[in-house]
Amino acid sequence: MKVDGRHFRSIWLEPDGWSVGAIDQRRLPHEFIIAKITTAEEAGEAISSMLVRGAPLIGATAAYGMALAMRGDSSDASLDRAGKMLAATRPTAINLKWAIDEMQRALAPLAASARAEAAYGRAREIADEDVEINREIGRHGLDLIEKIAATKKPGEPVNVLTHCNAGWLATVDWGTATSPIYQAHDRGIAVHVWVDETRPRNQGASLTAWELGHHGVPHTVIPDNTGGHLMQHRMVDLAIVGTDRVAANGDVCNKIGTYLKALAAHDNDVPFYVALPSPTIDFSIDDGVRQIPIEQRAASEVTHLTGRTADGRIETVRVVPDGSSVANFGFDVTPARLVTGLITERGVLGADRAALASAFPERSGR
Ligand SMILES: CSC[C@@H](O)[C@@H](O)C(=O)COP(=O)(O)O
Repeated sequence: MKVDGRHFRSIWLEPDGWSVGAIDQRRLPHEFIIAKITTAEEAGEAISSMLVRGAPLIGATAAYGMALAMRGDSSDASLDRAGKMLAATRPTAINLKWAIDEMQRALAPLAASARAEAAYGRAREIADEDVEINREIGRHGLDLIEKIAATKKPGEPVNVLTHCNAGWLATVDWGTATSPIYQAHDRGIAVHVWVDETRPRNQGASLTAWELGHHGVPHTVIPDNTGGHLMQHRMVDLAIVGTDRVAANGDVCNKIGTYLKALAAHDNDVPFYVALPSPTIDFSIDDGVRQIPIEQRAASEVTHLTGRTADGRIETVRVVPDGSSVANFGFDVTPARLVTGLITERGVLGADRAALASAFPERSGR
Protein backbone atom coordinates (compact mmCIF):
# COMPACT_ATOMS: atom_id res chain seq x y z
CA MET A 1 0.00 0.00 0.00
CA LYS A 2 1.04 3.59 -0.33
CA VAL A 3 2.61 5.91 2.23
CA ASP A 4 2.80 9.46 0.90
CA GLY A 5 2.52 8.11 -2.64
CA ARG A 6 5.29 5.48 -2.25
CA HIS A 7 4.47 1.76 -2.27
CA PHE A 8 5.42 -0.13 0.89
CA ARG A 9 5.01 -3.61 2.20
CA SER A 10 5.14 -4.01 5.97
CA ILE A 11 8.28 -6.22 5.69
CA TRP A 12 10.82 -6.75 2.91
CA LEU A 13 14.28 -8.03 2.06
CA GLU A 14 16.70 -5.11 1.88
CA PRO A 15 18.72 -4.47 -1.32
CA ASP A 16 21.81 -5.98 0.38
CA GLY A 17 20.05 -9.32 -0.20
CA TRP A 18 20.14 -10.54 3.41
CA SER A 19 18.94 -8.06 6.02
CA VAL A 20 15.24 -7.42 6.55
CA GLY A 21 13.42 -4.09 6.64
CA ALA A 22 10.17 -3.47 8.47
CA ILE A 23 8.02 -0.52 9.47
CA ASP A 24 8.36 0.11 13.23
CA GLN A 25 4.68 0.00 14.23
CA ARG A 26 5.40 1.12 17.79
CA ARG A 27 6.16 4.60 16.44
CA LEU A 28 3.05 5.07 14.29
CA PRO A 29 1.07 7.22 13.73
CA HIS A 30 3.45 9.92 14.92
CA GLU A 31 6.69 8.80 13.28
CA PHE A 32 7.38 6.67 10.19
CA ILE A 33 10.55 4.76 11.06
CA ILE A 34 12.08 1.84 9.19
CA ALA A 35 13.79 -0.79 11.32
CA LYS A 36 16.54 -3.09 10.10
CA ILE A 37 16.50 -6.69 11.35
CA THR A 38 19.85 -8.49 11.04
CA THR A 39 19.65 -11.60 13.25
CA ALA A 40 17.08 -14.20 14.28
CA GLU A 41 17.22 -12.74 17.80
CA GLU A 42 16.32 -9.30 16.46
CA ALA A 43 13.43 -10.85 14.53
CA GLY A 44 12.23 -12.44 17.78
CA GLU A 45 12.59 -9.14 19.61
CA ALA A 46 10.69 -7.32 16.80
CA ILE A 47 7.77 -9.73 17.32
CA SER A 48 7.71 -9.70 21.12
CA SER A 49 8.12 -5.92 21.38
CA MET A 50 5.39 -5.44 18.74
CA LEU A 51 7.66 -3.54 16.38
CA VAL A 52 5.79 -5.87 14.00
CA ARG A 53 2.41 -7.33 14.93
CA GLY A 54 -0.72 -8.81 13.38
CA ALA A 55 -0.95 -12.56 12.83
CA PRO A 56 0.18 -12.84 9.17
CA LEU A 57 3.03 -10.36 9.61
CA ILE A 58 4.24 -12.18 12.72
CA GLY A 59 4.42 -15.33 10.57
CA ALA A 60 6.34 -13.60 7.77
CA THR A 61 8.77 -12.06 10.28
CA ALA A 62 9.43 -15.46 11.84
CA ALA A 63 10.12 -16.91 8.38
CA TYR A 64 12.72 -14.21 7.72
CA GLY A 65 14.05 -14.76 11.25
CA MET A 66 14.66 -18.42 10.37
CA ALA A 67 16.47 -17.31 7.19
CA LEU A 68 18.68 -14.98 9.23
CA ALA A 69 19.44 -17.84 11.63
CA MET A 70 20.46 -20.08 8.71
CA ARG A 71 22.72 -17.34 7.34
CA GLY A 72 24.64 -17.31 10.62
CA ASP A 73 24.64 -21.05 11.36
CA SER A 74 22.82 -23.59 9.20
CA SER A 75 23.30 -26.62 11.48
CA ASP A 76 20.42 -28.83 12.70
CA ALA A 77 20.93 -27.41 16.19
CA SER A 78 20.56 -23.85 14.92
CA LEU A 79 17.41 -24.73 12.95
CA ASP A 80 15.88 -26.21 16.07
CA ARG A 81 17.04 -23.39 18.36
CA ALA A 82 15.76 -20.61 16.07
CA GLY A 83 12.39 -22.33 15.72
CA LYS A 84 12.00 -22.67 19.51
CA MET A 85 13.14 -19.10 20.19
CA LEU A 86 10.79 -17.56 17.61
CA ALA A 87 7.84 -19.76 18.61
CA ALA A 88 8.12 -18.45 22.19
CA THR A 89 7.72 -14.77 21.20
CA ARG A 90 3.90 -14.56 21.18
CA PRO A 91 1.43 -17.31 22.06
CA THR A 92 -1.89 -16.63 20.34
CA ALA A 93 -1.43 -16.07 16.60
CA ILE A 94 -1.09 -19.52 15.01
CA ASN A 95 0.50 -18.02 11.89
CA LEU A 96 3.74 -17.90 13.90
CA LYS A 97 3.84 -21.66 14.41
CA TRP A 98 2.58 -22.24 10.87
CA ALA A 99 5.45 -20.23 9.35
CA ILE A 100 8.10 -21.86 11.56
CA ASP A 101 6.77 -25.33 10.69
CA GLU A 102 6.82 -24.43 6.99
CA MET A 103 10.43 -23.28 7.22
CA GLN A 104 11.54 -26.35 9.18
CA ARG A 105 9.73 -28.67 6.78
CA ALA A 106 11.49 -27.03 3.82
CA LEU A 107 14.94 -26.84 5.41
CA ALA A 108 15.38 -29.95 7.59
CA PRO A 109 15.83 -32.40 4.64
CA LEU A 110 18.50 -30.21 3.00
CA ALA A 111 22.28 -30.31 3.47
CA ALA A 112 23.37 -27.55 5.85
CA SER A 113 25.24 -25.84 3.00
CA ALA A 114 22.01 -25.41 1.01
CA ARG A 115 19.83 -24.14 3.83
CA ALA A 116 20.50 -20.40 3.90
CA GLU A 117 19.59 -19.82 0.25
CA ALA A 118 16.56 -22.10 0.50
CA ALA A 119 15.44 -20.32 3.68
CA TYR A 120 15.48 -16.90 2.05
CA GLY A 121 13.58 -18.38 -0.91
CA ARG A 122 10.85 -19.91 1.25
CA ALA A 123 10.57 -16.77 3.43
CA ARG A 124 10.10 -14.65 0.33
CA GLU A 125 7.44 -17.10 -0.93
CA ILE A 126 5.58 -16.93 2.40
CA ALA A 127 5.55 -13.13 2.17
CA ASP A 128 4.48 -13.13 -1.49
CA GLU A 129 1.78 -15.75 -0.85
CA ASP A 130 0.38 -13.61 1.95
CA VAL A 131 -0.03 -10.70 -0.47
CA GLU A 132 -1.86 -12.89 -3.01
CA ILE A 133 -4.07 -14.50 -0.36
CA ASN A 134 -5.09 -11.10 0.97
CA ARG A 135 -5.85 -9.85 -2.53
CA GLU A 136 -8.20 -12.84 -2.96
CA ILE A 137 -9.81 -12.22 0.45
CA GLY A 138 -10.48 -8.70 -0.79
CA ARG A 139 -12.04 -9.98 -3.99
CA HIS A 140 -14.47 -12.22 -2.10
CA GLY A 141 -15.24 -9.61 0.54
CA LEU A 142 -15.84 -7.03 -2.18
CA ASP A 143 -18.89 -9.05 -3.33
CA LEU A 144 -20.42 -8.60 0.13
CA ILE A 145 -19.83 -4.84 0.09
CA GLU A 146 -21.11 -4.53 -3.48
CA LYS A 147 -24.38 -6.26 -2.54
CA ILE A 148 -24.95 -3.81 0.31
CA ALA A 149 -23.93 -0.83 -1.86
CA ALA A 150 -26.62 -1.84 -4.37
CA THR A 151 -29.26 -1.23 -1.67
CA LYS A 152 -28.04 2.31 -0.89
CA LYS A 153 -29.13 5.67 -2.23
CA PRO A 154 -26.59 7.30 -4.61
CA GLY A 155 -23.55 8.55 -2.68
CA GLU A 156 -24.67 6.91 0.57
CA PRO A 157 -21.71 4.92 1.94
CA VAL A 158 -21.56 1.33 3.09
CA ASN A 159 -20.65 1.57 6.79
CA VAL A 160 -18.17 -1.07 7.91
CA LEU A 161 -17.09 -1.50 11.53
CA THR A 162 -13.66 -2.99 12.23
CA HIS A 163 -11.71 -3.77 15.37
CA CYS A 164 -7.97 -3.61 16.05
CA ASN A 165 -5.72 -3.46 12.99
CA ALA A 166 -6.29 -6.20 10.45
CA GLY A 167 -4.97 -3.90 7.76
CA TRP A 168 -1.92 -4.01 5.53
CA LEU A 169 0.29 -3.27 8.53
CA ALA A 170 -0.88 -6.53 10.14
CA THR A 171 -0.10 -8.53 7.00
CA VAL A 172 2.53 -8.16 4.27
CA ASP A 173 0.17 -6.08 2.13
CA TRP A 174 -3.58 -5.38 1.64
CA GLY A 175 -4.65 -6.56 5.09
CA THR A 176 -7.35 -9.13 5.72
CA ALA A 177 -10.38 -7.21 7.06
CA THR A 178 -9.34 -4.09 5.16
CA SER A 179 -8.68 -5.75 1.80
CA PRO A 180 -12.39 -5.77 0.79
CA ILE A 181 -12.60 -2.14 1.96
CA TYR A 182 -9.61 -1.02 -0.11
CA GLN A 183 -10.87 -2.90 -3.16
CA ALA A 184 -14.36 -1.39 -2.81
CA HIS A 185 -12.90 2.10 -2.38
CA ASP A 186 -10.62 1.63 -5.41
CA ARG A 187 -13.68 0.66 -7.50
CA GLY A 188 -15.44 3.87 -6.59
CA ILE A 189 -17.89 2.31 -4.12
CA ALA A 190 -18.60 4.73 -1.26
CA VAL A 191 -17.34 3.10 1.96
CA HIS A 192 -16.98 4.55 5.41
CA VAL A 193 -15.19 2.72 8.21
CA TRP A 194 -15.98 2.89 11.93
CA VAL A 195 -12.57 2.29 13.49
CA ASP A 196 -12.63 0.91 17.04
CA GLU A 197 -9.80 2.58 18.95
CA THR A 198 -8.88 -0.84 20.44
CA ARG A 199 -7.58 -0.21 23.91
CA PRO A 200 -5.18 -0.82 25.46
CA ARG A 201 -2.60 -0.46 22.66
CA ASN A 202 -4.93 1.49 20.35
CA GLN A 203 -4.09 -0.42 17.17
CA GLY A 204 -7.32 0.92 15.62
CA ALA A 205 -6.78 4.57 16.51
CA SER A 206 -3.09 4.60 15.69
CA LEU A 207 -2.64 2.05 12.89
CA THR A 208 -5.96 1.39 11.11
CA ALA A 209 -6.84 5.09 11.04
CA TRP A 210 -3.34 5.90 9.77
CA GLU A 211 -3.42 3.45 6.90
CA LEU A 212 -7.02 4.20 5.87
CA GLY A 213 -6.11 7.90 5.89
CA HIS A 214 -3.10 7.32 3.64
CA HIS A 215 -5.33 5.45 1.20
CA GLY A 216 -8.01 8.14 1.29
CA VAL A 217 -10.72 5.91 2.77
CA PRO A 218 -13.29 7.89 4.81
CA HIS A 219 -13.25 6.71 8.40
CA THR A 220 -14.22 7.72 11.93
CA VAL A 221 -12.36 6.58 15.06
CA ILE A 222 -14.72 5.58 17.87
CA PRO A 223 -14.16 4.64 21.50
CA ASP A 224 -14.40 0.88 21.88
CA ASN A 225 -17.75 1.02 23.65
CA THR A 226 -19.55 2.80 20.80
CA GLY A 227 -20.24 -0.10 18.43
CA GLY A 228 -23.41 -1.36 20.15
CA HIS A 229 -25.01 2.08 20.02
CA LEU A 230 -24.15 2.47 16.32
CA MET A 231 -25.59 -0.95 15.52
CA GLN A 232 -28.86 -0.22 17.38
CA HIS A 233 -29.25 2.91 15.26
CA ARG A 234 -28.59 1.10 11.93
CA MET A 235 -25.33 2.99 11.44
CA VAL A 236 -23.32 -0.18 10.74
CA ASP A 237 -24.04 -2.27 7.62
CA LEU A 238 -21.53 -4.97 8.38
CA ALA A 239 -18.61 -5.71 10.68
CA ILE A 240 -15.38 -7.20 9.29
CA VAL A 241 -12.60 -8.15 11.68
CA GLY A 242 -9.38 -10.13 11.39
CA THR A 243 -8.29 -13.07 13.50
CA ASP A 244 -5.22 -14.57 15.13
CA ARG A 245 -6.51 -18.13 15.17
CA VAL A 246 -9.64 -19.91 13.97
CA ALA A 247 -10.38 -23.28 15.56
CA ALA A 248 -11.53 -26.18 13.38
CA ASN A 249 -15.09 -25.64 14.68
CA GLY A 250 -15.12 -22.02 13.42
CA ASP A 251 -14.55 -20.28 16.78
CA VAL A 252 -12.60 -17.07 16.15
CA CYS A 253 -9.87 -15.64 18.36
CA ASN A 254 -9.10 -11.96 17.81
CA LYS A 255 -8.09 -8.83 19.69
CA ILE A 256 -9.80 -8.35 23.04
CA GLY A 257 -13.24 -6.77 22.59
CA THR A 258 -14.10 -8.59 19.36
CA TYR A 259 -16.52 -10.90 21.20
CA LEU A 260 -18.52 -7.94 22.55
CA LYS A 261 -18.83 -6.54 19.02
CA ALA A 262 -20.05 -9.90 17.76
CA LEU A 263 -22.68 -10.05 20.53
CA ALA A 264 -23.92 -6.58 19.66
CA ALA A 265 -23.98 -7.46 15.96
CA HIS A 266 -25.97 -10.63 16.68
CA ASP A 267 -28.50 -8.73 18.80
CA ASN A 268 -29.00 -6.17 16.04
CA ASP A 269 -28.91 -8.47 12.97
CA VAL A 270 -25.75 -6.83 11.68
CA PRO A 271 -23.69 -9.29 9.57
CA PHE A 272 -20.43 -10.13 11.38
CA TYR A 273 -17.66 -11.37 9.08
CA VAL A 274 -14.15 -12.54 9.88
CA ALA A 275 -11.45 -12.25 7.22
CA LEU A 276 -8.60 -14.76 7.38
CA PRO A 277 -5.84 -16.35 5.36
CA SER A 278 -5.82 -20.15 5.59
CA PRO A 279 -2.59 -20.26 7.69
CA THR A 280 -4.70 -18.74 10.49
CA ILE A 281 -6.81 -21.91 10.75
CA ASP A 282 -5.72 -24.28 13.52
CA PHE A 283 -7.19 -27.64 12.60
CA SER A 284 -5.64 -29.19 15.73
CA ILE A 285 -8.06 -27.30 18.00
CA ASP A 286 -11.75 -28.18 18.17
CA ASP A 287 -12.98 -25.74 20.78
CA GLY A 288 -11.62 -22.21 20.44
CA VAL A 289 -13.01 -20.88 23.72
CA ARG A 290 -11.40 -23.62 25.81
CA GLN A 291 -8.24 -24.37 23.86
CA ILE A 292 -6.77 -21.23 22.27
CA PRO A 293 -4.04 -19.76 24.51
CA ILE A 294 -4.78 -16.11 25.35
CA GLU A 295 -1.78 -13.83 25.68
CA GLN A 296 -1.65 -11.70 28.81
CA ARG A 297 0.34 -8.56 28.25
CA ALA A 298 2.11 -6.01 30.45
CA ALA A 299 0.02 -3.95 32.89
CA SER A 300 1.78 -0.82 31.59
CA GLU A 301 -0.29 -1.04 28.36
CA VAL A 302 -3.38 -0.37 30.50
CA THR A 303 -1.94 1.99 33.09
CA HIS A 304 -0.18 4.26 30.59
CA LEU A 305 -0.99 6.03 27.33
CA THR A 306 1.46 7.39 24.78
CA GLY A 307 0.71 10.29 22.47
CA ARG A 308 1.98 13.49 20.91
CA THR A 309 1.85 16.72 22.85
CA ALA A 310 0.75 20.01 21.27
CA ASP A 311 4.40 21.01 20.82
CA GLY A 312 5.23 17.76 19.00
CA ARG A 313 6.89 15.69 21.74
CA ILE A 314 5.96 12.02 22.16
CA GLU A 315 5.11 11.43 25.82
CA THR A 316 3.80 8.59 27.94
CA VAL A 317 1.48 9.39 30.84
CA ARG A 318 -0.13 7.32 33.59
CA VAL A 319 -3.96 7.17 33.58
CA VAL A 320 -4.63 4.63 36.36
CA PRO A 321 -4.14 5.36 40.08
CA ASP A 322 -0.95 4.04 41.64
CA GLY A 323 -1.68 0.78 43.41
CA SER A 324 -4.71 -0.37 41.36
CA SER A 325 -4.25 -3.84 39.96
CA VAL A 326 -4.71 -4.38 36.25
CA ALA A 327 -5.69 -7.28 33.93
CA ASN A 328 -4.57 -7.21 30.32
CA PHE A 329 -5.91 -10.14 28.29
CA GLY A 330 -4.77 -9.55 24.72
CA PHE A 331 -7.43 -11.59 22.90
CA ASP A 332 -10.85 -13.16 23.24
CA VAL A 333 -12.75 -15.87 21.41
CA THR A 334 -15.99 -15.30 19.54
CA PRO A 335 -18.01 -18.53 19.32
CA ALA A 336 -18.71 -19.69 15.76
CA ARG A 337 -22.48 -19.25 16.27
CA LEU A 338 -22.00 -15.46 16.30
CA VAL A 339 -20.02 -15.39 13.02
CA THR A 340 -21.97 -14.77 9.81
CA GLY A 341 -19.15 -15.98 7.57
CA LEU A 342 -15.41 -16.46 7.16
CA ILE A 343 -13.92 -14.54 4.25
CA THR A 344 -11.00 -16.66 3.01
CA GLU A 345 -8.87 -16.75 -0.12
CA ARG A 346 -11.14 -19.57 -1.35
CA GLY A 347 -14.42 -17.77 -0.82
CA VAL A 348 -16.84 -16.89 1.97
CA LEU A 349 -17.39 -19.95 4.17
CA GLY A 350 -19.67 -20.88 7.01
CA ALA A 351 -17.95 -20.79 10.40
CA ASP A 352 -18.04 -24.54 10.90
CA ARG A 353 -15.83 -27.62 10.64
CA ALA A 354 -17.39 -29.01 7.46
CA ALA A 355 -17.01 -25.76 5.52
CA LEU A 356 -13.41 -25.22 6.64
CA ALA A 357 -12.38 -28.83 5.99
CA SER A 358 -13.95 -28.95 2.55
CA ALA A 359 -12.39 -25.62 1.48
CA PHE A 360 -8.93 -26.57 2.81
CA PRO A 361 -8.70 -30.37 2.64
CA GLU A 362 -4.88 -30.27 2.34
CA ARG A 363 -4.66 -28.53 5.74
CA SER A 364 -7.46 -30.28 7.61
CA GLY A 365 -5.76 -33.68 7.45
CA ARG A 366 -2.38 -32.56 8.84
C1 LIG B 1 -4.76 -9.58 9.89
S1 LIG B 1 -4.42 -9.45 11.50
C2 LIG B 1 -5.65 -10.14 12.55
C3 LIG B 1 -5.25 -9.99 13.94
O1 LIG B 1 -3.90 -10.31 14.08
C4 LIG B 1 -5.50 -8.57 14.46
O2 LIG B 1 -6.86 -8.28 14.36
C5 LIG B 1 -5.05 -8.54 15.87
O3 LIG B 1 -5.77 -8.91 16.77
C6 LIG B 1 -3.66 -8.12 16.09
O4 LIG B 1 -3.29 -8.13 17.44
P1 LIG B 1 -1.85 -7.58 17.83
O5 LIG B 1 -1.81 -7.82 19.32
O6 LIG B 1 -1.79 -6.15 17.44
O7 LIG B 1 -0.83 -8.43 17.10
